[in-house]
Amino acid sequence: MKIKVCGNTRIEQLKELSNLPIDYVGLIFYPQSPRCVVQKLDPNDFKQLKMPVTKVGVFVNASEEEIMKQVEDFGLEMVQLHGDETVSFCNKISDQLKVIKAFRITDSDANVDWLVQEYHEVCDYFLFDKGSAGLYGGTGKKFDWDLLRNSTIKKPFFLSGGIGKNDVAALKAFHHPFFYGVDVNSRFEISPGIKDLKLIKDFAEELIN
Ligand SMILES: O=C(O)c1ccccc1N[C@@H]1O[C@H](COP(=O)(O)O)[C@@H](O)[C@H]1O
Repeated sequence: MKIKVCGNTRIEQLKELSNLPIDYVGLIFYPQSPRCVVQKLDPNDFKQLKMPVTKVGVFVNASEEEIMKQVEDFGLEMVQLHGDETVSFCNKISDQLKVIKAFRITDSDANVDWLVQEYHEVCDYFLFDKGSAGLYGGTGKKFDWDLLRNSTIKKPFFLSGGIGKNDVAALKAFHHPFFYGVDVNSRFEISPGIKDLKLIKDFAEELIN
């Protein structure tokens, strides 16, 4: 199972994350997020950081120009589109680099297949997060994973939304042919953007062993 650690803002912490058994690190470029990395992290420091993990930028309804500028400045290898991006917008971005399309699931989303069906051809991964009024992500809350169990999704996907240290057993018990990884964020923080590295290490080791 792949592990993505999102919402990083400190170069020292990113260096330390390189030594943990994780696969992706995420930086958030959404100005309204308390984890927004702009002006907190020097783009060059991050770009020059050699890491054995994939560097992901998280955007919410940003323009193509804005995304590609940050991709260049920060040396991002992949983007996570976490807003209301259309199929054609995802297609345009995925012509240039790998895309994770995030879907925010609410209790009324009984048919997840319907929600994602048009996006299968225009991204590389799906990510499922909890939908919450007025917030695009980082809610610290879970959605009902049962909504995915019988879905016919055919794209590798990340589970996300409120995943914390006590969820290892539930994650190991969750099965779907395209379940690819987990994305963790606010449940592993000391404060927004400042990660608890010991908590992440213990979680990652328990999850992969
Ligand atoms: O973390 C944020 O502030 C954020 C803001 C806007 C879009 C996405 C954001 N984070 C993403 O939210 C999910 C779940 O986070 P949590 O575990 O519930 O805190 C995760 O995919 C982050 O990439």
